[in-house]
Amino acid sequence: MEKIVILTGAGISAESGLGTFRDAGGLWEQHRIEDVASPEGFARDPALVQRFYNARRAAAAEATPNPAHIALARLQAEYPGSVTLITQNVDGLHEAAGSTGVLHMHGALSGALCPACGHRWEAPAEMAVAHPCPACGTKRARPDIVWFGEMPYHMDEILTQLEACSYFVAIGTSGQVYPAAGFVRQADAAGAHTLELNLEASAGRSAFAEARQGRASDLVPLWVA
Ligand SMILES: CC(C)NC(=O)[C@H](Cc1c[nH]c2ccccc12)NC(=O)[C@H](CCCC/N=C(/NCCC(=O)O)S[C@H]1O[C@H](COP(=O)(O)OP(=O)(O)OC[C@H]2O[C@@H](n3cnc4c(N)ncnc43)[C@H](O)[C@@H]2O)[C@@H](O)[C@H]1O)NC(=O)OCc1ccccc1
Repeated sequence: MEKIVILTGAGISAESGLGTFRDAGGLWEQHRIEDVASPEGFARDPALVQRFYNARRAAAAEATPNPAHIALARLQAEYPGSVTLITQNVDGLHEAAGSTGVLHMHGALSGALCPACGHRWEAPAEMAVAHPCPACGTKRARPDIVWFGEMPYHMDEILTQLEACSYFVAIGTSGQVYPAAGFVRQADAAGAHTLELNLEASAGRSAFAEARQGRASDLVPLWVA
């Protein structure tokens, strides 16, 4: 039985109305993404960073999954235990489409984290600048998102699945951010067939055995079928 590992990026949610990083030219309100998605940025200007994630949380709440998300949920249901779904995205569209056990390696907009005591809880729609932690009362709570310079989540599980996979597919990702951009080489080293499904050739295109260009909502249902 194939052991399939799937990595998704912002491109799979583009047709659900959630802009990609590249669409914005890597900017938000004229701020470099690295400046609003980093611990340094949060220390420097927590109001700006909370506004950034409150806006994205509001947009994600309005968005609905598209045929690409739905096709992956169907694949998981058809082959229980054979599909590992890793996402760089912080929206909840994979789960909204019915996917389970999604590895959010960069966290999720639905989570809040206290940097003082490590407590995690469901994020409210709007987080305040000095947001109090319900466990320790410290007023420095942040979105439970992995920022630049921080260690991604679920790396042990991800590396285990990459070493055991026979088929690796990257969907809607530009292959510019590590360690996610290196997964294709780890899968290839494990002997897996590697496939890129993307609107344009990604920065890692040369590492893939196969690539199909187009919109995720067309390519993914065709690939799953
Ligand atoms: C900029 C880059 C050079 N910097 C990094 O990679 C850094 C530093 C670094 C580490 N190792 C390196 C090695 C070399 C160089 C640099 C580094 N990495 C880190 O800091 C990482 C942490 C990075 C995570 C940061 N947080 C994010 N997200 C959460 C926040 C938030 O969301 O706000 S990253 C964020 O940006 C990335 C954006 O990329 P994509 O999702 O691919 O989106 P993009 O817009 O770029 O592209 C969209 C693609 O879709 C396509 N598309 C568009 N529409 C469609 C469509 N309709 N259909 C199909 N495709 C479509 C487009 O053509 C395009 O190709 C995603 O990962 C996303 O999650 N942490 C770390 O390294 O910790 C230590 C460590 C690690 C491992 C082990 C030990 C220690």
